[in-house]
Amino acid sequence: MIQVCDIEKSFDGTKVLKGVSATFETGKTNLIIGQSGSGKTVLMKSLVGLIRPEKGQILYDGRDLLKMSREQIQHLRTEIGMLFQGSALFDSETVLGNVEFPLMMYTNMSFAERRKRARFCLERVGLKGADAKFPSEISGGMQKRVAIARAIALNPKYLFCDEPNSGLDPKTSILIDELLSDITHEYGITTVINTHDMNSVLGIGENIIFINHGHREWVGDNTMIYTATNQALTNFVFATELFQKVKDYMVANGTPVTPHHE
Ligand SMILES: Nc1ncnc2c1ncn2[C@@H]1O[C@H](COP(=O)(O)OP(=O)(O)OP(=O)(O)O)[C@@H](O)[C@H]1O
Repeated sequence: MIQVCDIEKSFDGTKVLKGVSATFETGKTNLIIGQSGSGKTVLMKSLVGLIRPEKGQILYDGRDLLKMSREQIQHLRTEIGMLFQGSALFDSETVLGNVEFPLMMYTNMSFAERRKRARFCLERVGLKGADAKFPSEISGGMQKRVAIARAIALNPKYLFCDEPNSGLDPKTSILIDELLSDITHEYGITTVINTHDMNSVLGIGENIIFINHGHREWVGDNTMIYTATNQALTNFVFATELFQKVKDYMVANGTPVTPHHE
C-alpha cells in the first residue's frame, strides 16, 4: 500500500498539488484520473521520487520516501516496476534482452537464471516465442507487453504505469488493461495507473483517484462512479454522449450503490 498524506508541490510560485492525500491499495488497480493539467503526472512523479514535494508524506508500506537515505531509495527502486508511455524499449536489444536488462542491472542472477526469469515473464504476458525479435519488428501492443514483462521482471511490489494505452487501438487497449489487472491480482502488486482512457476507468478502476486543479476531489471504484454526485468528476468521465449513455444504462439497470466519500 502507498499512502500519500497532504502533499504539496509548487512550480515558480504556483501550487500544482494543493494538499493531496490518497491511498493506493495493495493488489488493486489504482487509477489516477483528471483533466489535462490537473496534476496527475506531478503526483505520479512525486510517488516515484522524480519530483520532491515541499510538504507531506509518501509512505511505501509505512516507509516515508521523503525521509529515505540514498541507499534506502536505491533499495526501494528494486521493488518498483515502471511502464512508460510509448514502451521505452531499447531498440538495439532483442525482446529477451529488454526483459533481461533490469535483472542484469539489479540482481546477481546468473546468465541461465536471467534467461529463465525473462522467458517466464514473456510467457506470462503472452509473448512466448518472440524472444529473438527486435522491438521494431513487433506491433505496438506487443511492445507494450514486452514493457510489462520488463516491468515485472524483478517481481515488483509496486507498479507504475503512465498512460499504458496511449497509441493503442481500443481492442488492444482492453487486452493490455486486462493483463495489467490480472498481474496486479495474481502477484498482489500495488499498481498505479495514470490514465485518460475512460474505457480503462470503467473497466479496471478498482480504486479511482480523481484529481481536479491539484486537489483530490473524489475516490471510489468503477461501480460507484455511475452514481457519483461530484460535478467535476461526472463532467470529466461522462463527457461524451457515448459514456453518458453508458451511465444512463447502468443507472437505469441498477448499479450497486456503495458508500463513497466525495
Ligand atoms: N517541471 C515543471 N515545471 C513547471 N511547471 C510544471 C512542471 N511540471 C508540471 N508543471 C505544471 O503543473 C501542472 C500540472 O501538470 P501535470 O503534468 O501534472 O498535468 P497532468 O494532469 O498530468 O496533465 P496531462 O493529462 O496533460 O498529462 C501544469 O500546469 C504544468 O504546466
